[in-house]
This record gives sequence, structure tokens and C-alpha cells, in this order.
Amino acid sequence: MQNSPSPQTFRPASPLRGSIAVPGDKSISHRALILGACAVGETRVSGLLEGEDVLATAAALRSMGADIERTGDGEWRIHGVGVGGLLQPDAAIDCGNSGTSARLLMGLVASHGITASFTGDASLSKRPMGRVIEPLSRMGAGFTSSPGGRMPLMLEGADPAVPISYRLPVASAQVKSAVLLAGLNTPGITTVIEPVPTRDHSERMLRGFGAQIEVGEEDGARVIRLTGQVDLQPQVLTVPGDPSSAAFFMVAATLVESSDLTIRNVGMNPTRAGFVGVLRDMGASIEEVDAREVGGEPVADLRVRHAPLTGIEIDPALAPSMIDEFPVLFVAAALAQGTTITRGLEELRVKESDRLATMAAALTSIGARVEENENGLTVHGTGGEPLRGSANARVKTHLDHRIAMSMAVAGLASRDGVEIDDASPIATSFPGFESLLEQASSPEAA
Ligand SMILES: O=C(O)C1=C[C@@H](OP(=O)(O)O)[C@@H](O)[C@H](O)C1
Ligand SMILES: C=C(OP(=O)(O)O)C(=O)O
Repeated sequence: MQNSPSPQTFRPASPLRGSIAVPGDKSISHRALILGACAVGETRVSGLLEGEDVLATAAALRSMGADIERTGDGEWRIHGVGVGGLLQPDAAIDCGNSGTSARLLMGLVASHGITASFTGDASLSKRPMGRVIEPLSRMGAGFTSSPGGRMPLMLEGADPAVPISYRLPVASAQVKSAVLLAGLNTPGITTVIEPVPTRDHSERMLRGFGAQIEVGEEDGARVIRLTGQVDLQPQVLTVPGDPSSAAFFMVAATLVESSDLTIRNVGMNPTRAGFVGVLRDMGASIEEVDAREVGGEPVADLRVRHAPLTGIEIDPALAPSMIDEFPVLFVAAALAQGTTITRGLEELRVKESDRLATMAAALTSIGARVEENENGLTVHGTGGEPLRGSANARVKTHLDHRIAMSMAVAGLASRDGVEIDDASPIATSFPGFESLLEQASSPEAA
């Protein structure tokens, strides 16, 4: 999974035009495989993201007894083992670069009477797992982790597990989902209290699979109650396009003059769509065409035309609904007129890289003016003047796909182009990114 580094240069582009579709949503794809593996019978999924992160989840579920088969391009079939039916894996579960695989699968395993070790790449091995170790231990699971609650770690599941009521101390859909997935095979009611709402794909899909789940509001917090040990029914699912992947093309088309690009089939779940509103507030021209529902999720085609941007102050309350889009938002801000101020983004420090430090260094190295604060960046834009580019030093991406793609977009809006040190992590979430970029900016795309 960890390829040798593959440097790549992204040069100023011709306008992005025509119509493209981005790959399936990563969060929804992980969950479709996991819940399919917990149902008895055949679940069919189309539009599944075939990125390395999702493939790591598929491999893990196979190693615990689920029968998972690729039947065509994005078409997958899963024969599940039923709630509580996972088997002891023979080897360590390798989650590669994927925090979602690690945390959601730990939740799932925590309420089975099996033992599993979890490993990952150099990036994942630095990320905090204490946030799931803590609630899952309260449910009865045992953990032996590397120092600081890191991976590699060994998980001894509990059967029966103990239902808990857990108030999320961090706004994290991965932690919420880990507790809910553990709750699937836990007798009684598992409760998650979410003071700040995060993406709700788990709740939507659990309901779709027939889980007994109630979502309400109490004292301004979302409260999710799941009754355990209820059978799940296999489903036929269609995964919408990933809004976090679409964000790179939204910014690229906004920045490159004369662009007029339609991105088809983009997920517009309100818990994910914060970025579209923020980019519009900065002046972007994004039109939603044919808003509809696909697989229980709101979806639209987005027509994005070049427009000048203005710096703004971003409301920290929007952070969870656009958390993975900040790296590319910083690129947009670097080309805007005036200053963009962001705060409340401490979670960015524990993603695939420290995304505040990495983006501050990357943008500064290509000529942008950026100040790094404890919990955000302040970016002084050029007012549309191209950034210098990475004349003689490769930009460091720290095994982080979103940094690689953000700096690729920065290359399109630079004078000399941007060379990144390693494009291989892009395949974790967006296989085909480079060819789609070429396709959208080729003169025939119009
Ligand atoms: O639940 C999910 O699918 C995800 C939740 C977010 O992480 P956190 O839960 O750590 O915020 C996000 O950054 C990640 O890309 C996917
Ligand atoms: C944070 C991300 O993913 P994960 O946590 O699954 O590694 C991401 O895709 O930006």
C-alpha cells in the first residue's frame, strides 16, 4: 500500500470545461461495506469508491469472514456474516493510511469475542486512537496500544459488551460511528450524544439497513440511540460522488480563468456541504442543478464558473461540515483579494498530517503569505495574481492525499508550476485525480 514516492509537477492549466463525475463518497463507501458485512444475505453497492482506504476496509472485513466481491467498475457484492458474526482474523488488520478504517473497524470488533491487531502506515501510526480506545474500553473491550494510544495496537473484544451513553468530547464522526458500530452487537441501548453535529452517514445507513436507531435533540445536542442485537437487512445501495473530492475541482474551476465546469452527482448532505456555502461567500459561482436524492442522500450537479474571490472570516461552527476541505480552501484563500481568517481547526492537526502546519509551509514555499496560529491559518491573498510556484524545491506533502491534491490545484494557479514530492497518496481517496484534471482542462473538454 505504501508506494515509493512519486514526485509530480502541476502546471498552469487551460480552462476547466465540460462535465466530469468524481468517484464515490469515501465515508459512505466504508460504511456500505461495513454494514453489508453485518447483514445476512447479499448487499449490492454501485458507485463504491475504489480508493486504497476503502479497499483496506474491504480486506479487513474479508479477513473476518465476510464474502466481498467486485463485480464491475464500482460494483460490489457483499455477503455478510450477520450482527455479531465476525470471525477472528488470522493476521493483523492493515488499515494503511485510513483513519476511518481503523476507528470504525475497532468499533465493530470491540463487541465481538475476538482479538485483532491493527496496523497502519507511518501517517496513521502517529494519529490518536485514544479517542476510540476510551469509549470502547468502557464498553468492555481491552486494548494494548503503542505509547500515546497509537497504532499498532491489539484489541480484545468483549462479548457481551456493555451499552454506554457517551458524550463526544471531540466533534468526530469516526468516534461516533465507532461507538454505534460497537453498539450493533451490544445488548440494550447504546447512546451517543453529539454537542456539535458531524456527518450523519452512519445514522442514515443504519436506518436504511433496518437497525433500530432514533435520533433526537436534547438540550441543544443531537442524541442517537441504537438498540443492539437487531438483525440488519441486506440492501441495494448507490454511493453518491464525494463532495470532498469535488472540492478540488470547485476551487480549480473557480481559480482558472474562463473555466465553466459541471461536476455531476455530488453529495450535498448538509453535514458535509459547508464548503460550497463558504466558497460562494467568497464570491464563487456555483450553481446547483437537478437537486435530487440518491441512496438516501441529497445529491446535485454543480456548475462552477471562474470568478474572483474575496477573503472572509470563516465561522468555526462550520468546521465539521467541511473539515477535509480546509487544505484546498487555504489555496483558494491564497489567491483571493484580502485576508481569510480561520479558527477552531485544531482537529486538522491530527489528520493524515498536521494540515495547518503542512499547508502553511507548502503555501509559503510557493510564494503565498500565511500566518499559522494555534487553531487556524490566516491567509493574505494575492487578489488573483498567480503564486510563484515551487521553482527549486519540491513541496512536502507528508503522506497526505489532501495536501497533494490541494497543492496540485495551487500549481494550476501558479506562474512556474508546483512540484509535489509524492503524488502516490492521492490514490487513497481519489484514484484517477490526475487524469480527470487533464480531461477537464484539455481543449476538447468544452
Ligand atoms: O467518519 C468519516 O468517514 C470521516 C470523518 C472525519 O474524521 P473525524 O471523525 O476524525 O473528524 C473526516 O475527516 C474523515 O475523512 C472521514
Ligand atoms: C481525514 C481523512 O481521512 P481518514 O481520517 O479516514 O484517514 C481524509 O480523508 O481527509
